[in-house]
Amino acid sequence: MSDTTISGAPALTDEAARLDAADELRAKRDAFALDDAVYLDGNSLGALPRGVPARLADVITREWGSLRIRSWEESGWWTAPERIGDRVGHLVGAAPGQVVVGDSTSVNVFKAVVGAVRIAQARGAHRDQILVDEATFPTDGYIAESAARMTGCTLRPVAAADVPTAVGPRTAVALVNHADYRTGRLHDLPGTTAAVHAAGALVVWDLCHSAGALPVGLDAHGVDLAVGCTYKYLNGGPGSPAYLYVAHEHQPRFDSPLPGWNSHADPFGMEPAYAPADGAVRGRVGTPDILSMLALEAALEVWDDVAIEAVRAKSLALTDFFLRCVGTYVPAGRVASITPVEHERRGSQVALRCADAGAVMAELVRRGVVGDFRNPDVLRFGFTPLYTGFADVERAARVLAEVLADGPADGRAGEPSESGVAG
Ligand SMILES: Cc1ncc(COP(=O)(O)O)c(C=O)c1O
Ligand SMILES: Nc1c(O)cccc1C(=O)C[C@H](N)C(=O)O
Repeated sequence: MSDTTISGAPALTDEAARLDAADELRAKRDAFALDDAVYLDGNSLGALPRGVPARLADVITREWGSLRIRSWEESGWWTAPERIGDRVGHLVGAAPGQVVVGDSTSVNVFKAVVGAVRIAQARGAHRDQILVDEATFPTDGYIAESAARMTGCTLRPVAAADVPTAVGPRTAVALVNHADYRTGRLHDLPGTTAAVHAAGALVVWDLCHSAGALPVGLDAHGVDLAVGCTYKYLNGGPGSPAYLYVAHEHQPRFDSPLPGWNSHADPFGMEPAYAPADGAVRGRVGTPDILSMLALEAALEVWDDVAIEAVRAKSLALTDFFLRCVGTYVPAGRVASITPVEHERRGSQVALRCADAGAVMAELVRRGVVGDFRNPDVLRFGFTPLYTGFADVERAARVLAEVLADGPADGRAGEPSESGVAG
C-alpha cells in the first residue's frame, strides 16, 4: 500500500466523523452483517440483514420441517406474494393491492411489457411500436425485443431522456429505467410518464436501481406498470424474488402472457379453462419460491421505522461527499465521473471512468473497498444509506487515490482517462 500522504485527508476525515455523528440512520448499520470492508456494492447485492438467518431457520425447521403442507395456509405461504408485495409497494409509493412479488425481474419485464402492449392495442388505435431505453440493462432490451416480435410490434431503442419526444401515436409502450445501472443517472419519472400518457401510450418503469434508494411515487405519478428486483437496495438476498406493479386502473384489463395456475380466479378448482383472478394476484404465475420470499420478508423488517425521504437525503449527502473526496484525493485526469452532478438526475451510485478499471477495482477489493467494474472502463460505487457511513466514503476515496498512485497490482500502467475529472 502507498505511504503517500494524501493531501486534504485530515480535514475530510474530521468532516466524515461530524457527518456520521449527525446521521439519523447511523444505528441502522447494526441491523446488517458487515465486516471491516467498505461495502459499496449494494446496488448489485445488498448486505445481509441480521434478522434473516433466524427467520429462515424457523421457516425451514418449523414451517417446512414440522407443519409441512399445512404451512401453505397456517404459515401464510399462499398469500405471501401479495402480502410482501404490499410491503415493497409501500417503499415505492404504491397503495396496497397493486404489487405482487415473485419470479425474476426479467420475467416480470416480459409480463409487464406484453401486458401493457395488449392494453394499449385494445384501446383501438393502431399502436405497433415499443420504445426501449437504449442504455438499458441488457435483459430488458432482450426481452422487449422478444415481446415486440410476439405482439407484432417493432422495437425502437431511444435514450431514456428522449422518450418524451420520441413517443407518438404509434407507440404502445415505453420501457424505461428509473436509474441507469451504469452511470447512476436518474431519469425523470413524473415528466416521462406524463409525456407517454399524453401520446396515449403506457409506460413500464424498471425500478431495480431506485427502489429502496429514493422515493419513487408510483401512484402519485400515475405510473401504469413497474418491475424491479429486491436484492439490491432492498437487501432481499441473492436471487430474491422480483416484483410487478400493475396500477389498479389497469388490473381489469391486464392480460398476462404467463397465465399460470397461481393467477387463476379459482386455482384449486383445477378448471381446464383459464379465468384470471382480480387484483395483483393476476400477476402471479406458478408456485412462489417460498424460502427466498420469506427471507425477503424478514429483510424488509429493517424498513419498519425508516422514511424513504431520509434515505434519499442521506444518499445524496453520501454521493456528494464521495465526489468531493475523490476530487480532493485523486490527481486530476485519472478518473472521470459519468454520474450527473445535479441531485434530481442522480440515483444512489457514482460511476467513474478509469483506465484499467478492471484491475483498479480488483485492487480496491483486495484493499477492502468493494465496488464493481462494468465494461469497458467503469468503476461503480453504490451507496446504501442504511449501512454506509461517511467514514466509509472517505476511506473508499482515499484508498482509490492510493491504488491509482501505486498503479494496478497486475503491473499494467494506468493511462489517464478522458477529461472531466470528478469533483
Ligand atoms: C435495471 C435492471 N433490470 C433487470 C436486471 C436483471 O434482473 P434479473 O436477473 O432479476 O432478471 C438488473 C440486474 O440484474 C438490472 O440492473
Ligand atoms: N443479479 C446479478 C447476479 O445474479 C450476478 C451478478 C450481478 C447481478 C446484478 O444484479 C447486476 C446488476 N443488475 C447491475 O446493475 O449490474
